[in-house]
Amino acid sequence: MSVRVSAMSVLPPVRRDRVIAQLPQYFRKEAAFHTKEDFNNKVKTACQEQRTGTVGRFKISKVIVVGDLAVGKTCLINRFCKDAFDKNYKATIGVDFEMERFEVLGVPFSLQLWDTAGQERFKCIASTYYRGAQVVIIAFDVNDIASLGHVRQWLEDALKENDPTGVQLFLIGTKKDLSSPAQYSQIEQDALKLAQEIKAEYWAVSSLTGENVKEFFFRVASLAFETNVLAELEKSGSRQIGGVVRINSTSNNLHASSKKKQPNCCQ
Ligand SMILES: Nc1nc2c(ncn2[C@@H]2O[C@H](COP(=O)(O)OP(=O)(O)OP(=O)(O)O)[C@@H](O)[C@H]2O)c(=O)[nH]1
Ligand SMILES: [Mg+2]
Repeated sequence: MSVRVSAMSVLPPVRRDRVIAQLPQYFRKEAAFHTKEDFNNKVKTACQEQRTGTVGRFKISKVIVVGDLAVGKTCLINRFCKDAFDKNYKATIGVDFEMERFEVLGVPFSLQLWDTAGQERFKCIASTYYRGAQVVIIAFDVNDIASLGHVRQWLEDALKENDPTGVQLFLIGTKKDLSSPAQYSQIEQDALKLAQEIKAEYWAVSSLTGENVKEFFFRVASLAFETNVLAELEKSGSRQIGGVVRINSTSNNLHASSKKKQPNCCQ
């Protein structure tokens, strides 16, 4: 038995409140990654037939949370992971991370949530951890229009370290509890417009009350999972047709191309 298998077998089961059986819905239709009501059929079938490849065995998706100082990145992660809220501001120095395990459509799936520093003086340390992110969450404070104005800069910094086509982007407005409905709806107009321009899914939350926090992370986990399984199916589809290994024209090593591919958990 390999070390990896024995290590996996001692993991406790996924918490009951981290089980996702249905696709959580978007927050605003105008700025959603997609508006389908259910998981992709191919993904559902693959999960039923346990054909999800590396997803469910080794796959951990890296999520980075970026945005101006004190917009509430740490509080957002703490509300979700620890169901806690601290009203005192303690700047994040560099980075922190939390691991969250889910079960999506019966398949184990983990998110590694990286909480990064917004303060300028810690940014250079934090940005070295941006690499390899599958999901980028850019946070702004719905009571601070300047923090929304800085979103593009955060996006640019995050994408410098990542393949822009492989990243799922979320724009999240924080501290919703502090704004009146009228103030909120005004900033939401701007946020939705920006989200559409940068192709991000938009959400607004409060870590103080917990409003939409769980819904948001469930949506992140589900969309990341769906994308990973689809990528996995595409990979195995191009590798194998009806059980016959296809040797594609770009392959210059027959032996290597017909060998079973090793799973790569760090893609
Ligand atoms: N009312 C209210 N206050 C919040 C909320 N989220 C965060 N705060 C407060 O905002 C301040 C900053 O929160 P943090 O989560 O530490 O901010 P951060 O984005 O992690 O800041 P850096 O680590 O410096 O980048 C703290 O005093 C929090 O209590 C919220 O949803 N509602
Ligand atoms: Mg912080």
